[in-house]
Amino acid sequence: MGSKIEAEHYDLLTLGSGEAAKFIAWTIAATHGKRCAVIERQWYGGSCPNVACLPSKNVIHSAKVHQLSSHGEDFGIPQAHESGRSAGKTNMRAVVQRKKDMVAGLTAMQEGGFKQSGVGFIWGDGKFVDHKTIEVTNADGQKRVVKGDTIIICTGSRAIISDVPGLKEAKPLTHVELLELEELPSHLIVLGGGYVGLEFAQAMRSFGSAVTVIDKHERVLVHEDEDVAAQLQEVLLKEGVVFSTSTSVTEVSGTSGESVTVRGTASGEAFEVKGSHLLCATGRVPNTDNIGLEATGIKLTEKGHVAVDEWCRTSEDGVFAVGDCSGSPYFTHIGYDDFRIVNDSLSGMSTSEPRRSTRQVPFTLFTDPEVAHVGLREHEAQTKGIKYRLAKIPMSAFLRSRTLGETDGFAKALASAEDDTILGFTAIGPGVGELLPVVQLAMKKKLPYSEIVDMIFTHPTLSEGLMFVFGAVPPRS
Ligand SMILES: Cc1cc2nc3c(=O)[nH]c(=O)nc-3n(C[C@H](O)[C@H](O)[C@H](O)COP(=O)(O)OP(=O)(O)OC[C@H]3O[C@@H](n4cnc5c(N)ncnc54)[C@H](O)[C@@H]3O)c2cc1C
Ligand SMILES: NC(=O)c1ccc[n+]([C@@H]2O[C@H](COP(=O)([O-])OP(=O)(O)OC[C@H]3O[C@@H](n4cnc5c(N)ncnc54)[C@H](O)[C@@H]3O)[C@@H](O)[C@H]2O)c1
Repeated sequence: MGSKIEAEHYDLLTLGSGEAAKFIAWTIAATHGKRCAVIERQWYGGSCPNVACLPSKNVIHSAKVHQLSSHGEDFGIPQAHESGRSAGKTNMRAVVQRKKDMVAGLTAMQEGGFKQSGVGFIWGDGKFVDHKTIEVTNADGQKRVVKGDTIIICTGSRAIISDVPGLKEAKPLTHVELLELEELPSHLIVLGGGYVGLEFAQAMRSFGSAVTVIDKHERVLVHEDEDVAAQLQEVLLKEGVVFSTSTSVTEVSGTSGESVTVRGTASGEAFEVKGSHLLCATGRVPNTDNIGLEATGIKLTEKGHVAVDEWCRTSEDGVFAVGDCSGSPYFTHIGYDDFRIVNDSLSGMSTSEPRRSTRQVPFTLFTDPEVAHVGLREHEAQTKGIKYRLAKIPMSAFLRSRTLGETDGFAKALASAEDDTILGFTAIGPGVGELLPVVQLAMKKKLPYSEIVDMIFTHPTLSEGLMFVFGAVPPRS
């Protein structure tokens, strides 16, 4: 080992304090009385409460409130300004402050979790220098070396900023900087029509920015069924978001925050758009390149994730990897499930049963309307040759959507052609993320879809509509 500093010993160490890591450390300290610590360079409790899920949803809610208030005349409320979207009128400072207040509360909550559990918090940048040995450099450049009998790697991922000429020099925003922006972009160009791109595109449009979304694929949300992506794109188009799909960006000039121009080709034709700000939302890379893995026997996959098995175990005994850096689907709730897997393993409950590859991966895209999904998508069933029965009903059949005046969207369910189990479910509509657990439970327990049809739902809740969509599944032939 290169370092001459004597290593401090822990029973369990985590590199990164994200979702899975903090729950593993808290639980192992509390239930097994072990000496545990997390190493973290930036944020108490990882990115979700600080710069990702929760702050973005806080800002998205502010955008919804802003949008509803700009339509106050629909509710008989006199408007101080012209109706419709009020470019330049949103007080972004207040929006950011509201978000900061929430984050401060969450930080206090995380700090409390560490204090209560007795888990040590080691601030600094961690790097493996030997097997199960990590050197931590703090902000003042001071180093300490720590060793763990068990190590959990949970270093997360970061936004990709590709090598397109001029892109890095343009100092584009990522979600991290966008969430701190106290000025309203006059024209935000969003590179990437995926989760991050669409959630922020709609929010910023609601605040009053002109927004252009650029995607290299022929449509946004390329992994979703075509009807789902088309429905959401239609809503956003109506709200004034401009799309340029099938677009290959070849050059960026200028500086985000001042003036920025993106050039390339769109469906083979020359393309150019000029805006005030540029957001990069073209996917994420795992933070595994600068953590000294070469000093260990820990292997990476081709995509740069830490290679793990069904129980989050790496190629080195006693070292686990969890969350985004391990290639688990990039969602906080999946990070939480990685915690459960490792906790079971550390509690001696590991079996030969697969865990990571067999779990449900539900998700909600927090646009307005939301997109919620679990299980098999229709196009996946078709590609895999899986026979299914389809039920699809408009969101307007969910009577709750009528009371909200938000009837855009639909719900569709895939039932097996062989038996009455549910293969998949997707909905696009107001708050449809809340519909998932009922369907998930039925799927997990392999219940026939008729169990949902036969339930008594309160009226008029959105979940009442589940009765109608599953009631529309055609009978088996
Ligand atoms: C804008 C945005 C919105 C999102 N919204 C949602 C959502 O609504 N729902 C959802 O489920 N998912 C959402 N996600 C995805 C979700 O945020 C991630 O999947 C999740 O946070 C990943 O957790 P993690 O523990 O793997 O990594 P992280 O939470 O990123 O934790 C990794 C931690 O490791 C630290 N670290 C890294 N390297 C080192 C090192 N060398 N030394 C010390 N510390 C280190 C980092 O500082 C970080 O705190 C969103 C993502 C983004 C970008
Ligand atoms: N609500 C949620 O749960 C939520 C919200 C935000 C993020 N996330 C997670 O974070 C992950 C990352 O989100 P993301 O939006 O950064 O990635 P993404 O993979 O969801 O979308 C990236 C988009 O960028 C496009 N793209 C890629 N390279 C491009 C290029 N050079 N030019 C133009 N377009 C390009 C892709 O076609 C794709 O549509 C998601 O996959 C998701 O797991 C979840």
